[in-house]
Amino acid sequence: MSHADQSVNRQSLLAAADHARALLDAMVRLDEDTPVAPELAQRLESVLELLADHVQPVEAMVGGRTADRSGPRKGSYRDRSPISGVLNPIAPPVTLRVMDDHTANTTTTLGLAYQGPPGRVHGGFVASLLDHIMGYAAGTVGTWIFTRSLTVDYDHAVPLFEELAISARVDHIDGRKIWVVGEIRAEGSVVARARGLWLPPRAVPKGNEG
Ligand SMILES: CCCCCCCCCC(=O)SCCNC(=O)CCNC(=O)[C@H](O)C(C)(C)COP(=O)(O)OP(=O)(O)OC[C@H]1O[C@@H](n2cnc3c(N)ncnc32)[C@H](O)[C@@H]1OP(=O)(O)O
Repeated sequence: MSHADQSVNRQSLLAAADHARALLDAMVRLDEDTPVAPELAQRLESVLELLADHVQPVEAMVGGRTADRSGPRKGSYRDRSPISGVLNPIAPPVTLRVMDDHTANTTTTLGLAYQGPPGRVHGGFVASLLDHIMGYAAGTVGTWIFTRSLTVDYDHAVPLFEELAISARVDHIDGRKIWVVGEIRAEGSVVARARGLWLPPRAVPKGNEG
């Protein structure tokens, strides 16, 4: 495929991911008596039939950069992230900024697909957002790092439909241990805070030695 065709294809994939996000939003807002339910199920089944011969094998998507797989994985690992992957429809629209000063930040606005208590973001998703942005801040210190511990304080409701500013910074490093703090602000006020520990594995995960 030429560069120009690749670029057009990527734009189509990004548009498809956005449509899938809009679909998730519509699904959680559907009235259970909706008359379009049978047609909706049929149309989605045909979309899945269209994709069946084109999805990459699971083995190509797990493991690391050089993991055994039948062919090269096409596309970036980061694009598939459930929190910030532009091609993963369960990821909200998020643009990550990772800075040289061991900080990371982003803004996002969440809709009903992320609702916990009425009008508020689900607490598990609040933790996921913090884990992810804090993980990127920790990642500025070492390439491979895992969350070892994460403590979240839910100070106030994290609102749906309002812009959330999520930020994280490396607080201190103690040997292998990378301690990170993070927070979420809505309308300038802190609504959730977190502190956590990130660690590199003792050995580089299989498939990522190169
Ligand atoms: C650039 C890429 C950015 C990517 C961002 C995406 C972020 C995504 C984040 C994730 O989703 S990570 C997935 C969820 N996490 C995991 O799956 C990790 C599972 N745990 C492990 O694999 C291992 O525990 C781990 C590799 C993290 C560490 O194993 P180790 O055997 O090297 O360490 P150990 O568990 O014994 O703990 C190391 C030290 O931390 C200490 N420690 C652990 N928990 C602690 C705690 N809560 N408070 C204080 N210290 C703590 C522990 O006592 C010990 O201290 P010492 O070394 O001084 O003895």
